Amino acid sequence: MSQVSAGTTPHSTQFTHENIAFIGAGNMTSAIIRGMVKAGYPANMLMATNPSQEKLDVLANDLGIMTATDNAAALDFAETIVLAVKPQILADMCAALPESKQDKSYISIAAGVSVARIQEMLDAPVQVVRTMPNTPSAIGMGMTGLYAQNNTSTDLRICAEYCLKQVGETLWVTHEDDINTVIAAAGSSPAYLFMFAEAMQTKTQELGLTEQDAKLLVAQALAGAGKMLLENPDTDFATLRSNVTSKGGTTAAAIASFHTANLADIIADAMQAAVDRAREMQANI
Ligand SMILES: NC(=O)C1=CN([C@@H]2O[C@H](COP(=O)(O)OP(=O)(O)OC[C@H]3O[C@@H](n4cnc5c(N)ncnc54)[C@H](O)[C@@H]3O)[C@@H](O)[C@H]2O)C=CC1
Ligand SMILES: O=C(O)[C@@H]1CCC=N1
Repeated sequence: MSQVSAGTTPHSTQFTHENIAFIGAGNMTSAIIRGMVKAGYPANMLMATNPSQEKLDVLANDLGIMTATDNAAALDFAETIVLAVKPQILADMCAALPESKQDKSYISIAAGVSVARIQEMLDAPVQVVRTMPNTPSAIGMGMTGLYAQNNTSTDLRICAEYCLKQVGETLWVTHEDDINTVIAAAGSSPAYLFMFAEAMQTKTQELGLTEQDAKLLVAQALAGAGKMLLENPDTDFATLRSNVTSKGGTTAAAIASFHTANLADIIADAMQAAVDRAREMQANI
């Protein structure tokens, strides 16, 4: 067991590496595990389980983590289990786990599944930290919201926060419903920006540039803008925008077009749709 610093967590400055098993080896598990191993987490202390061998082979070959096609192996391997299957199959997956599931601690990344519902699925008042990460975790640029009930152990909080901090920033929220806001603002939002990028790429190509050049222009501009947002924490986003916008110039023309199309309302509606869907899932899963 190696002792490592957990950085500026609100709960502790120390975390002892422990075995952690991820059930479900899809996009998010891959993103988080890749980030963790890249950040130095011992690969042999991480396990992923999945029904299909293919995804496991990729993770094992690339990273050297432990893998299994049987979820029971996850419970044999670790005291802390990350629930990383699709919300709709979580109940069946939990029901099929052996009895030792009731003695484990859980970190859930599932959207729209409450702590109380997870406890119900596992048929025991298990400890759960509910989290909402995002795919940029794969490159260490993740953003994860975390929520735990008051009676959740400090150890589990530290563990969850430590893992997610290895792959980006973390933010604890006070109320469970705030996790749904995290979904709208950070869990789902990379997709909004990719959609913005797709539309910009398409128009750039229509204007005559090659696909490769269009992708470079758009990706570098978005990455640069994102970095400026992060590196100027005391500057309003609106000020950064206005710094690009010369009076009577080209950006002003583009921004006016966005205003005419009510872009802010379109974005607000989309984020509300994400929150509404999360709440709906929470009521039905
Ligand atoms: N994709 C995203 O950006 C984010 C997803 N999430 C949440 O993460 C969870 C996983 O999402 P993704 O990784 O995108 O999905 P995914 O579909 O890529 O991964 C799920 C994996 O679970 C496996 N699986 C299916 N049945 C299983 C079983 N019985 N036992 C073990 N594994 C099983 C599937 O084969 C698949 O590899 C979901 O609950 C989602 O709400 C959370 C934040 C962001
Ligand atoms: O689309 C979803 O439901 C998940 C949660 C956040 C990102 N992907």
